[in-house]
Order: sequence, then C-alpha cells, then structure tokens
Amino acid sequence: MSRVSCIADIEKIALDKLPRNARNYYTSGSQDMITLHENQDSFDRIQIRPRVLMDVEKVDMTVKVLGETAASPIFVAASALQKMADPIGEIGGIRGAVRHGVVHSLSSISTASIEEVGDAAKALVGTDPSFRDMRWFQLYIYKDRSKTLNLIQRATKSGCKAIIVTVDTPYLGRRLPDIREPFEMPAHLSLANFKTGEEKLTDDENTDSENASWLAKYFTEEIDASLTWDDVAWVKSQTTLPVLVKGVLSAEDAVLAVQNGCSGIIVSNHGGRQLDSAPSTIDALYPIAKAVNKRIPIYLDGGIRRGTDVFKAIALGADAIFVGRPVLWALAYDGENGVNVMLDILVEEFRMAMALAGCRSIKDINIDRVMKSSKYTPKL
Ligand SMILES: Cc1cc2nc3c(=O)[nH]c(=O)nc-3n(C[C@H](O)[C@H](O)[C@H](O)COP(=O)(O)O)c2cc1C
Ligand SMILES: CCCCCCC(=O)C(=O)O
Repeated sequence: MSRVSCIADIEKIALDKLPRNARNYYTSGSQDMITLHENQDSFDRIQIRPRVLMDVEKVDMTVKVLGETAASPIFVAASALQKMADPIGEIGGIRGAVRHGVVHSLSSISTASIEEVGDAAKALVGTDPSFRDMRWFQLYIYKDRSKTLNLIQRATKSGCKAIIVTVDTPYLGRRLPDIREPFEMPAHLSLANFKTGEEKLTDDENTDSENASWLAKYFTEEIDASLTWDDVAWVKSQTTLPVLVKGVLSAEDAVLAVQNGCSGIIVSNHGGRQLDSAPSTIDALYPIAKAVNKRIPIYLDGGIRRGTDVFKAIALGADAIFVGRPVLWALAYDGENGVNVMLDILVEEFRMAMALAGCRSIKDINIDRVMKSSKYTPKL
C-alpha cells in the first residue's frame, strides 16, 4: 500500500482504483458543480491568525457533543452505498469512528444495515477505554411513513444517539455524470435497511434515462418532497432521541430549527450535490452561528479536507465537522485501515493547526483567529 500523507493523496489513489460507475456517483456534484468546487475553494480564502508563546505542549481536541465527549471534532458523515468503495463498506467507517472516539452517521441508504453497523460498534467499544460508540442515524423521510417509522425505531433500538433528518433533498440534484452514464447498482449489493425486493434496484427504464438518472427516479418515487417543519415535528414525536436537521444554509432556517425544538443543525449543501450555486458551507456558517447564538450546536460538512479547514470551521462557529467523500476515498484506498489512516491524518493535522495557531483547547478557537485573505477578495 503506497504511503499517504494527506487526504489529497488518498483521493488520488482512490480515484485510480474505483470502478467508473462508483467514481461517477461519489465524485459528482450537481449541474456545473459550482457549489462542489466552492466548498473547498472557500476554505482557501480564509487565513488563520496565529498567536505565539501560548504553551501548546499539550493540546486538548475533545468536544462535548449531545452530552457526551468526543475525542476530536472530526466526525464521519452519512453517505449512501459505501460497499461500492470496498466490500467492508459502512462497517469500516463505524470501526474507524469508534476507534477515534467520534460520531459516525449512517445513511438510510446504506449497504450495511442499522443492526450490522450497531453490532460492529458494540463489538469494538468495550475493547479499549478510549473507544466510543457515538452512532447517529441519517433519516430520509419516505412517502411511506411506516417505512420511515421502521427506520426510526430500528435506529433507536440499536443504540443510535441521534436522528439526523436530511432536509435538502426533496428531489435528488441533477448530477450530470449519473444522467449521461446511467448508474448501475452492483448486483451483489442491496439497500440493507430494506427487505429484499422491497426496494427496486434495477431500472427497466435505464435505457430512457436521458433526463433523470435511476437514482433520481428512486428518489422521486420514494422520498417525500412535500416536507415542512410539521414533518420534523412528526419525527420528534416518534422518538426520544435528539433530532437534528441536515442541509441548513440560511440564518432564517437555522432560527426555525431552534424554534422547532431541533437539537442541532448541520450546515450542509450535501457536498455540492443538490442546489448548484448554493453557497459553500464555510461561507454560509458565520451568519448562521450569529443567529443561533449558541442555543443549539452547529455542525458543518462540505469540502473539509485538511486540519486547517476544521480549524476555520470551528473559528467561524461550528462545534464540530463531518467528512463525507474522504471516508469513501479512504475505503477505496484501503478499506477499514484506510478509514483509520484518513482519520489519523486529519486529527494530526488539526492538532498541528491548533498548536501552531496558539490554541490549547477548542474554546480558544474563535473568530479572532481567522481573517479573509486579501489575495482572494473578489473585484466587483
Ligand atoms: C456519494 C455520496 C452519498 C451521499 N449520501 C448521502 C445520504 O445518503 N444522506 C445524506 O444526508 N447525505 C448524503 N451525502 C452527503 C454527505 O452526508 C455530506 O453532506 C457531504 O458528502 C459532505 O461533503 P464532502 O463530501 O465534501 O465532505 C452523500 C454524499 C456523497 C458524496
Ligand atoms: C439509491 C438512491 C439514491 C441515494 C442517494 C443518496 C444521496 O443522498 C446522495 O447524495 O447520493
């Protein structure tokens, strides 16, 4: 296995190894991928203002998360169909997250089931005192509410600590690679949270998919596009777990999340896969943080590829961040070991960013530690 020293190294190897079908699905953003690119580019426009002589011999990266302590603020995002990257799929991600003492979120559309992922976490968690089982479940609200309720109940029963309702996907964004080259679900894989045959995995209409991918059709048929805050209230009424909403990009919606009793928000544009031309998440973050004013935790995902990105997100108001594609690249690079390597790199980069910026603990990272780079100031 080639040595890797940063997430970009892992990505490069992964892209060479992944079959075309999986690579298209994982890499794509919607339409012209403006938001996808902005997610990473926006981080480069922010500089870190270091303070010196701050005694950074010891750096404490721990963060409080819904009443528990995570070892670092670098969490694993929910992404679908992970066994297309490596046969271990979501099990590799949960094992990496447990070992690193951080939150793992599981997609509704996973290729390992809620129970399999739960069992993998439970088998590992007692084996080392630093390991943590912090599983959150990402919920898509199906038109069929009994299907949705079944997911909520199984996530609760298996020991998940929170439900994340994804609210930015009434329809699947237009991802041109999936339209141009129809996505094919590998025959040996299934949507593991649903009974065999319950989910339609082959597409009789693949041949006429000039205008919508099979994935998009699945979404249009199955997922409820009529959601409002009443449906978030319905999810809350069905579980005792904290409920977070994922896909918030405006201060107005963040305030509504507070008013509707959400336990947190995830500032996300779905990795640039939904509304193209939506703002990058790091640009959307600060106004949201000001409006929320610490009433509920704020998490962020989208474009995080370096420890310095994590630092910038926390400085601008995030309590922690999630990584999406880096988990997929890591699985393709080297399965479960790849996830461990990827998280090790990000944690070490973040520790170094904190130390070199003069921050001994997460609470030292604040808005005074970042500034806009003049090099990137747009000329209007
Ligand atoms: C291949 C892929 C599948 C995804 N599947 C889901 C999903 O099932 N549910 C969801 O809420 N978000 C999903 N996402 C979005 C991620 O949770 C996350 O918001 C995004 O990947 C973060 O951006 P990043 O990839 O730049 O880190 C997916 C993202 C990718 C790349
Ligand atoms: C099998 C149906 C489509 C899964 C879509 C998951 C997702 O959110 C994504 O961004 O892709």
